[in-house]
Amino acid sequence: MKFQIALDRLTRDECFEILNETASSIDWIEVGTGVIKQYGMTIVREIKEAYPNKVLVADMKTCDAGKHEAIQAFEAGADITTVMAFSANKTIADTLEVAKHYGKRIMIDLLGVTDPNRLVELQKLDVDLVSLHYGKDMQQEGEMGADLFSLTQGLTGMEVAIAGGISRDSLPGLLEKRLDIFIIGSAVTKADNPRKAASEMKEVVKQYEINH
Ligand SMILES: O=C(CO)[C@H](O)[C@H](O)COP(=O)(O)O
Repeated sequence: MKFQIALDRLTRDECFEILNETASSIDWIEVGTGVIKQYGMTIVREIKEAYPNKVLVADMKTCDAGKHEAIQAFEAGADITTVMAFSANKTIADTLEVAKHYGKRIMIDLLGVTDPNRLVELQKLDVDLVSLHYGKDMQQEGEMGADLFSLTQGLTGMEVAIAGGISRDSLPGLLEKRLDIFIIGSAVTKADNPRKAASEMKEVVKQYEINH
């Protein structure tokens, strides 16, 4: 199980401060969409240069012009770039082709997807990494529901990530869902002590893996 930190709604300096404090606890680094919109591909490049051994996810949330945006992300040093599941199949196929060329990966963001048939279609396109996503704005209306998990239940051959307001309290329940990647943002980045918050959450994952 991987712990992916999501850097959202942060300045460039704050991104580096958080990474400096949490690097030993995290597996994957996500440069959030808003951070990329603020600083462009430069910040993706800078973070990869500073943390070459971490898997770097550029949360591009691509939904069109897939080839162009995937090249942008990989040329900047991303190991994985995100593409929205509602994109045209051609967009998804193009990004997968670019990823193959670079020896990198595409994470398909399932935000807004409610039909399990879309997962079957994605599988036919050779998608092997998806993220269940309960959006930031949706979080204001309550926590993620069990229906989110039914989307990927029983699917094989795909790694599944989960994102959306995961907290120290909700993490243990999510571990039971046998997911592969836990994307955690504000519970760490907005914590009084991000180092402590990240290391506590990493420990919860570690203990779960030891005991199961
Ligand atoms: O993709 C995102 C927002 O669109 C975030 O990366 C994701 O929601 C994780 O952040 P948080 O734990 O704060 O919800």
